[in-house]
Order: sequence, then structure tokens, then C-alpha cells
Amino acid sequence: MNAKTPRPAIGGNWASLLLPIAADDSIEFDKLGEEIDILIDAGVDGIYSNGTAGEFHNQTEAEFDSIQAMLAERCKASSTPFVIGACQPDPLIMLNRVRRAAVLDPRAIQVILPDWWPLNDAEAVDFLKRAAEAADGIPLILYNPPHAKRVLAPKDLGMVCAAVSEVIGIKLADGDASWYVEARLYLSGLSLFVPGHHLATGTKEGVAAGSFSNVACLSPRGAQTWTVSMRNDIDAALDLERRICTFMDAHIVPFRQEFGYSNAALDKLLSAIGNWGPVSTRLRFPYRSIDMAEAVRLRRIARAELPDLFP
Ligand SMILES: N[C@@H](CC=O)C(=O)O
Repeated sequence: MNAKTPRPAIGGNWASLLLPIAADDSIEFDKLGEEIDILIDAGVDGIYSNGTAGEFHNQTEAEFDSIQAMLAERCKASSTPFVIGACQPDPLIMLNRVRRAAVLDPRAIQVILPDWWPLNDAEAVDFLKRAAEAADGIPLILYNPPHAKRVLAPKDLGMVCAAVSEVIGIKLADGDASWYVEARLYLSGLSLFVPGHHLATGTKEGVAAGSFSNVACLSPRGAQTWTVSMRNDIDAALDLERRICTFMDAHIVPFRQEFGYSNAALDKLLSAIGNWGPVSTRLRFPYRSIDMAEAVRLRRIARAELPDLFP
């Protein structure tokens, strides 16, 4: 049984646990441990497993258990907050992942809405209630990305989450000024996690609690410094955000828009550009990986355009 003591709201810069994948498609667990230690040493606000970038959609249940056990053990030993992604398109597999994640006592558990036939609002509430039961006192974060089978607008998200008090946060894509107006109106009680490269805007708008961050994929330490800077000098943080977006638009997004690579491939490219740990650009079959030579080519450009992220 997990402690039911109230937990502080969570926010800040959360680094994505990326999977080191060997040439035979196995997960390199020795490198995974090394990666976790590097992220802990970078002083990030927390580490989360099994987002899209963590390839939750492409691992066995035994692998899921090994990844989470390793993350929990190392984070607990260093008092680093961690969130476990129990996400899985199949609702029954996901609920079982939630149950097993809860035993490890993470700060929160991330879930998606089951993702083959899109859920209506009542079904979404039923699913989240069942997930909350399985989480046994550990709060939930709903991950509702733009590529989900059903993407809920702020008003619908607000209604669904209001029915399940265990949902304390939502990881989602932000939008234009009108999206921020709606987010303030309908989602004010929840910790919202916006994409890393929009965190300064989300903070300035008074909406974002933090990010499960692609900028932390590029530079965990740099993303942490940038996040902290938002408290004292939001204008400088917004200036860096503009340069991050320019870099992403010019050098990263074309790999998806022109060549059809997945979001996970882009995040692994960012990590290989940052060159801070033992993770290559390699994804597991059947997904295509961006050539490591591209990462090597972009290292000099990233450091020239975003020196603040590479102190
Ligand atoms: N959307 C990503 C976040 C990092 O880039 C994920 O889910 O892991």
C-alpha cells in the first residue's frame, strides 16, 4: 500500500529517459544505468520514463519492469524525483503497468487514453478512474499529445480531469494566444506540462508548471539552467526560446516533415547532438533512425546558435 500523504504539485524541467538500443535491437541496460546517473548529476528537476521518446510503445512487459526498477532504484538512492510512464495503447496492459509502477512509489504515473478506437468523454473518465484505483494513491498525469487518437481541447480536458481528482497534471501541446486563454479558463487547477521548446512562453502566460522536455534531450543541464532562469529573467528566457525554436525549425523538424522520421527519432537526434550520454540515434525496429553523422554535423551548429545551453 502506498503512502496517501499529500504530495507537492510537480513542475520544472523533467528529462526524458531515452533507451540505448544495440545493433541487435536489445536495450543496453548498462548504458541505461550510466544515462540515469548522468541525468541525476545534471541536477534536473526530475527524470521520467516511457514517454514517446522513451519508446513505451515498443517494449515487452519484462523490459518495462526492468527499466522502471533501474530508474526507481537510482533515483531513490539520490533523492531525485521520478515519474513513470505506464502509457500503452491497450487499456488492460496499461492498467497492469500502472499497478506495477505504483509499487515503485514514483512522484506520479503518466498515462495516455487508450489509443486504438478513440474514447468518448464518459469512457475517458471511466478509464482514468480505473487507472487511479490501480495507481493506489500515486497521482496521475494524463499525456494527451497532438498525435493521440483523440486530442482533447482545454474545455473537454478540464471536464474529464475534474471528474478524477487523482489526475494532477496534463502533458499536452500548447497553442496560440486563444489556446492560452482557454487553458487559463478550464485547466487552472492542474499542473500543465508544455513542450520543452515552449516552456518560457508557457511560464510567461502563467499556464505551464513545467515540461517533459525535448530541450532536456538536447542538454539536460542547459535546460535546467534555462528553466531556473525563467523565475528571474523571463525576457532572457524568451530570447533563448526564440533561438531554440529557430534551431528546431531549421535543423530538427525537417527530419519529420520532409523525411517522415518519428518524434522519438527527433528526440534521440537531439540527445546525440548534445552528446552528453551513451545514447545514440538508434530506435528499435520498425522505426527508422536518423544517421549519427547528422548528429555529429549538427553539434557545432547547436553550440554556435545556442551557447547558453552548453555552458
Ligand atoms: N514528447 C516527448 C517529450 C520529449 O521530447 C515524450 O513523450 O517523451
